[in-house]
Amino acid sequence: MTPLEIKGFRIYPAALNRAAQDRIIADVRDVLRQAPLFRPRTRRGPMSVRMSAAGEYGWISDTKGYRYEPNHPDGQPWPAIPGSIRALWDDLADSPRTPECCLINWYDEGARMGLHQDADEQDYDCPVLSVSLGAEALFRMGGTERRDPTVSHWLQSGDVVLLTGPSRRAFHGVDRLRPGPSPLFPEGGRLNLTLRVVT
Ligand SMILES: O=C(O)CCC(=O)C(=O)O
Ligand SMILES: [Fe+2]
Repeated sequence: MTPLEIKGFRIYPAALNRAAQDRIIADVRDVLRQAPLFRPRTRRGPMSVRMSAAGEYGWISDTKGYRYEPNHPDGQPWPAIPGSIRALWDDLADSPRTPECCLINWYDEGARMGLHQDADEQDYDCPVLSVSLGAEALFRMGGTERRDPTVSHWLQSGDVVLLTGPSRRAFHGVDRLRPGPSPLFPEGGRLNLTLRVVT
């Protein structure tokens, strides 16, 4: 599979066919039965994206700040990363390490994610692998400085993005979703999964 490369971000269009997407969504629903979505709060207020996680660590944000934690806010350990998702890392990430976190981001139609760097992990040599499912999302990609120019690209359901090399520390965000139903989510909305090595 040859990726599209935009500002060092490696985009694998349609990496997942419909059957693979359905399988992953069924596995995510199982994870969410054990570790329900919650709405992280930051010092600037609640996020529009709801989150959960699988793996040894999940990403938590509250009024004390943000960090990785071994437990869901309800106190239970996170469920294991499903094999269907882990397989994508083995196929595409080209990393000797195994992912320790699968962050689950749920975007309702009006949700967005501001421009940020993924910077809470300890080993930036390990890539971040991101999977898009459901509604299309306008993904903004910049450089390693917040003021660097950005380029935007509509991510489709089944696309995989790899943040690797210089793009691993680059600013990125989701400006908006394409509203309306998608084949995966008739009610609208988007699921994004990111695999990361944390320690
Ligand atoms: O939803 C996306 O495509 C990006 C998610 C993201 O940047 C993150 O979880 O850090
Ligand atoms: Fe990110």
